Amino acid sequence: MIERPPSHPAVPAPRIGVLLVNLGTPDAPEPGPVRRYLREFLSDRRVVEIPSLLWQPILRGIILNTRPKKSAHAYAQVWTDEGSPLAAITRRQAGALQAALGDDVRVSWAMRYGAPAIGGAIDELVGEGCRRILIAPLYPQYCAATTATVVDAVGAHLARLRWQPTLRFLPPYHDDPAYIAALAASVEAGVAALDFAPDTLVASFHGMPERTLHLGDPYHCQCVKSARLLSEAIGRPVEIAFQSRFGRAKWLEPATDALLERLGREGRRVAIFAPGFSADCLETLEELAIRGKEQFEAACGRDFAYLGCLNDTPPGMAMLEALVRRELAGWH
Ligand SMILES: C=CC1=C(C)c2cc3[nH]c(cc4nc(cc5[nH]c(cc1n2)c(C)c5CCC(=O)O)C(CCC(=O)O)=C4C)c(C)c3C=C
Ligand SMILES: [Fe+2]
Ligand SMILES: [Fe+2]
Repeated sequence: MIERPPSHPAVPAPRIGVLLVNLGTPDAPEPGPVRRYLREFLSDRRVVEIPSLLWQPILRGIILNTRPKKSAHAYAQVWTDEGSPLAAITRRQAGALQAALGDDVRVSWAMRYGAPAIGGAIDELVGEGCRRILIAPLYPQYCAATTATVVDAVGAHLARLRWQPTLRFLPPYHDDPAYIAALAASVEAGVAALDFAPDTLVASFHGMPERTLHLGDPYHCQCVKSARLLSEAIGRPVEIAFQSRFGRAKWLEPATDALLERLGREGRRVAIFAPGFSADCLETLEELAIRGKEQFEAACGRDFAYLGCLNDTPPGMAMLEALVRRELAGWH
């Protein structure tokens, strides 16, 4: 008799697993956990493309001694009873997708940095009998700093397995009709619920060093295309901007904060949203909804609204289900 290794399922019912992956977030809105999270995230050489010999002394000597306290304060302003918004929403998305897909599929979720880790989530799915796993990085626009790092982490984990599951990856969906339709429905409903009529819609994407565009990263072009398709779908102009600048290098422009100041000065009525984020997080709830509003109002702007991400809303879940089902169809 051949003994079954403990990591192999006792009941060989081959199932399909789906693993939703988002960026990652600290375990608590306190300097210690934020420091641990930032150390892992900012040590990824796809995120900060500066040679380690130069970057690690700056990271460990300066950034990890100053930023955690400031960032922890920002996290504390958006933290919920269920924890970090990014983790709480990703968990809810996984739950809703599980309910939509039924028992033949096992849906789980993980964070690229911090917890729950990708490796542990893959092991759990395999342990539940999933020999085929769809990895879904929840980034509509491809970027080496986000999408590619998920593939790196999955590959690094599989390098340690004897019996690897078979994988698929959800492609970037920046121009997918299901994504554009979900965004259009969400923005239109958000605008309709406001107590003022915005004359300017701003799509704010996470920024990247401009250099990455010249090096061939498709991120910038995919952001521009998403915004254009959304604008066509809702039949009105959408201004594009890039937020969350980090460090001294030149980042993609226009910068969201500078744009909001100008729109405030011009007395525009603004609704801003973040189509590149599949879940609300620090960068949307604190940077846009709180600080963006302050910047706009400091420039004498009056009417400002932040419209939430797709999250686990009905249009957001309809989109995720459609994208995932299309990939799974290749396995049936
Ligand atoms: C060089 C630094 C950074 C790059 C490049 C970068 C790219 C990038 N990030 C996201 C999505 C998210 N980033 C988030 C937080 C965050 N991002 C950076 C830096 C870079 N991001 C930092 C230092 C932080 C932490 C918070 C802070 O200290 O300001 C988050 C939110 C996480 C959360 O816990 O809520 C997301 C999501 C994308 C999509 C992207 C490139 C396209
Ligand atoms: Fe970021
Ligand atoms: Fe930020």
